[in-house]
Amino acid sequence: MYQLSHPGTPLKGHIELTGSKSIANRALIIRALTGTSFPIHRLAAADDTVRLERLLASEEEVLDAGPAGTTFRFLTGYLSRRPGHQVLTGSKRMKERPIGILVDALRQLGADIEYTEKEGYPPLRIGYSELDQASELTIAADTSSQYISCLLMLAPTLPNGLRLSLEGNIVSVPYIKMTLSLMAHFGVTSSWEGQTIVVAPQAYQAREFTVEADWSAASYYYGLAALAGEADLQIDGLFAESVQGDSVVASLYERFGVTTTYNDTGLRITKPADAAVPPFFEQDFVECPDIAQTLMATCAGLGVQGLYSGLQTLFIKETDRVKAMQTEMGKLTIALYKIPAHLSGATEGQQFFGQEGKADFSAAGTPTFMTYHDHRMAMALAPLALLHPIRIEDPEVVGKSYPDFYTDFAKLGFVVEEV
Ligand SMILES: O=C(O)C1=C[C@@H](OP(=O)(O)O)[C@@H](O)[C@H](O)C1
Ligand SMILES: C=C(OP(=O)(O)O)C(=O)O
Repeated sequence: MYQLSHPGTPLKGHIELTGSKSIANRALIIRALTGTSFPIHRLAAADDTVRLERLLASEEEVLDAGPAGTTFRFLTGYLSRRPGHQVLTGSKRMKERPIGILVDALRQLGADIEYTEKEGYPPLRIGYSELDQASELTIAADTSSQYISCLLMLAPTLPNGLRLSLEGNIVSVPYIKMTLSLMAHFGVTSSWEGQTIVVAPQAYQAREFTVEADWSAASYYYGLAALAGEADLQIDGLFAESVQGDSVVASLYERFGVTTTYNDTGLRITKPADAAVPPFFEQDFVECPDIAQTLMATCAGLGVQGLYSGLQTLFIKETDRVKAMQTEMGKLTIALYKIPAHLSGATEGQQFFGQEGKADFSAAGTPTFMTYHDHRMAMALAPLALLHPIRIEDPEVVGKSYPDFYTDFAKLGFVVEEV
């Protein structure tokens, strides 16, 4: 367990931010599909990326994707076209994260995939197939965009390309755009009209590639700035024209008086001492699910009332993130609750959550936060250490996306102790 505290000095510092695992994992899959080896610069240090790189090169009979969602989902498609049979498995939680929508779609293309334990869930036994049984598919788009990204990356290599119709409310749209944008970097064109994406058969071009720094990871520095009396942070590696939907975090934090200025090496996050705290924060997270916990923790620290929607994918991520935040923020007397549809006016498929309270550290002593095998539980709650010492159980969980997280926090004056 780690204890995090801060001496209360002004929040200033300089961080060289870690790379995006989402971008890195797409670049690795596309490189594997080209069958060549071009350089990928600043490949993310994230465990999920290291794991994907290792598994892509492995001929072992059983491949273990651990807790890595993109790694598992992207490999499900990739292995369907790789000669031989392999079993793709994952962590205990991965075996609870649904995969049926993707498996059904791949089977319609002709894939040889069997469930080795529970129908609809990992592990999978995957054999080689031409994937030439269909060139048009309809897929439910309301559960995870990763299924769609997996199919799109394969699409140009299929004998007849792919016409993919997305059904229902599309979640995590920026991640689908990220996939198409990386495919375009490697010379593959596509069109997206209404709910249909079309990719003709074509060859990926091997091209050098550099991975952007991770905007989801940047959210924790925005969270810090919002909680600080005054902040001035330089975060290197980020730029405004990003393929990452989580870059929206810069504009979300403007509502908390946090300003972003882009410069030659990245950006500067500042907050003046007299910034006003908003009374209320309303946000739909359907396009940026990974930063929802960060904003919840910020609102908790500042005592800002929250009204959230678009949290429907959080229930099937590394943990049930809404439940986990309810429990952990509850230790500071924060209430996070579902608002009944007749009170919120939610339409079909919509669900609103309310948040109330200001983090109260008087009852809990030094609160200990559980992380539930979810890197984002540790990282989203960590900024609260600016207000009061906190403890984080199973702190190494951050390795999934940001192994240097605590080293970087220490650069900003945080004291990180093993207790
Ligand atoms: O494609 C990606 O890189 C990701 C898509 C999102 O998942 P869902 O589409 O399942 O919401 C996101 O939460 C995840 O961290 C990374
Ligand atoms: C949900 C996440 O990852 P994945 O789905 O790839 O496991 C995440 O990093 O927040």
